[in-house]
Amino acid sequence: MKKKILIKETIKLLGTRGVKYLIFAVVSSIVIAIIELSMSIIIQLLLISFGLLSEEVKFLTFSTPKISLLNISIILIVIAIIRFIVQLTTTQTASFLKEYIFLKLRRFSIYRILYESSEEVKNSSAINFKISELYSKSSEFIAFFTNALCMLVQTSILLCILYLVAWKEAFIATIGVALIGLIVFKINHLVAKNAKQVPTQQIKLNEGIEKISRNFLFIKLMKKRDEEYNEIAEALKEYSAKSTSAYFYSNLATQTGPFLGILLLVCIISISIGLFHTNGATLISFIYLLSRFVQSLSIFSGYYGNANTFFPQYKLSLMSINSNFNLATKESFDRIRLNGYRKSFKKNITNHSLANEKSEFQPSPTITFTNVTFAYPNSLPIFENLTMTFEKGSQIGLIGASGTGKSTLLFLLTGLLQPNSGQASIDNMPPWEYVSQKNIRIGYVGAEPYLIKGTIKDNLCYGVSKEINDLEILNILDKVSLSSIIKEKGLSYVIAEDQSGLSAGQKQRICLARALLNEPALLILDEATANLDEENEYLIAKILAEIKSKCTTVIVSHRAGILKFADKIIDLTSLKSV
Ligand SMILES: Nc1ncnc2c1ncn2[C@@H]1O[C@H](COP(=O)(O)OP(=O)(O)OP(=O)(O)O)[C@@H](O)[C@H]1O
Repeated sequence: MKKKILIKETIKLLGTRGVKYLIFAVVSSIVIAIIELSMSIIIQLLLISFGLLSEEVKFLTFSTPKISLLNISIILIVIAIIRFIVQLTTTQTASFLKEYIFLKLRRFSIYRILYESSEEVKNSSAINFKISELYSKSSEFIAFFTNALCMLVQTSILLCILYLVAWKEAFIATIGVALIGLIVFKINHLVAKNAKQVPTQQIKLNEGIEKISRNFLFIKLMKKRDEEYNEIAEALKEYSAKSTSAYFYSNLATQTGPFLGILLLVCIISISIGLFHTNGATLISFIYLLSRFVQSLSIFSGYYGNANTFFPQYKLSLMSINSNFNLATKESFDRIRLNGYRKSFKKNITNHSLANEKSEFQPSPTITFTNVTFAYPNSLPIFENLTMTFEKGSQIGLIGASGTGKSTLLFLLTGLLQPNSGQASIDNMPPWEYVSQKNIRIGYVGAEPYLIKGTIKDNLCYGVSKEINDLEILNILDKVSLSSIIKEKGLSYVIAEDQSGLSAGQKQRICLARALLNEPALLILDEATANLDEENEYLIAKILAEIKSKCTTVIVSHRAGILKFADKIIDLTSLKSV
């Protein structure tokens, strides 16, 4: 990523509010540098009031006046209060920016899953990787970056002040600091080299964990546990080793600064006394400022090293940001203060523009594919110049051998995938636009029953955007042969989080009942009757036949029963209607 793009994307990530806070922190650090200057003057005032300096002392071009110890104490207290406020502001702003960016990035992640139609965002391992690794470390980067920037500004101003106080000594200090900086920079290069490896290992780890948790039984039965364990353990070891190395070099860089700084201080004092014969009072102020300068420099190099450690994750995060970022992280949603949240999150959700609205009857749509060609990246095309129409109110069956593209066709039909060429449309709209319409009711039942934690009634009403009463619910449950279970358990039976207590077929029928209750204009069934016996499957086929004219139905199935009343069956193996 080029520097210019990096800066542009960083500003986009921070937003107006973030940039304002960053400027706020930088201004605070300028104040801290000025406070250091006043402290060096105070030291001279103290020396005069203790009688340790009898000669008339000049600081910069001003004569240093004699001030009573009481007045000096008052000035010191005032300076301490200002310093306390400004220092707290700087560090808290960095912490705030860290949390603010973490909030924005995580919100963006969730937004992408729910509102974007790309296949990439449906990969749970990739999403977990982003939230737990990329975004958390990116926000750490922001905190270290803010602190480093503040320290850099503070250090630069201190250097300018050093030149004002004693330019010859300051010049030697500059050369020394440049040499120290070069050494620290080299060490930081090693930080970056090691840190770059960390996200790669984390990806391996996430993928490995997802694989074993999904296929636990298979792995156990195949006696592959040792192999899988070793593979993940290796990724873990590499992750820790690279992280530890990055931290080591970062700490080394932090400690190298002050160590070499003290050596530099000794050199400057010797040269100043032996060669420049600088006035004692000026030298004391200079030494105080130089020690503050070296301390700031070492803190800066520490922050810089840590920022370097997290930079690879930050860069990857920036690359994941797209044009929807501002929409997903709207400023109005993010009113958090330096010390906490201002608005409740719940309110934001209900304000969201894509919330469901109650709506009345909608006409069933016509679906068209015009010269659609689609291939997954680096693969042969699955469809080439596919042209077909699913008439409104018709019932279409999609069959075909495994891997012939049934799911892919459904993804194209719902806008989850885009054709490489040609056009898919629903009622002359791009599919994603059609399915995103607030007032269009769509039914979808997949092979895996989607149930929420709640009662059977909650589940039946989930996503249903028309008014329904208990009578309608009982009627539809009767149609899908679920009356007996409702008699036994009741509509308020709570489905557990692990969905235990219901058979696979019962769960699938609840999902079918939910889809039918919504009176959809478009109904998509993807292997939705896989767990039903023939008798129940026939019952569902009959219900689907009844709603034909009101609803365009697309059914993907390996089973003939559910397709009994279909108007057209498309065999993707040969892509010919049968
Ligand atoms: N994300 C992907 N990247 C690359 N190739 C893919 C991807 N998803 C599917 N494929 C390939 O595209 C082809 C069609 O897959 P698809 O899942 O659409 O088939 P299907 O007919 O639904 O299969 P099944 O009946 O087994 O579910 C297959 O050869 C598959 O290997």
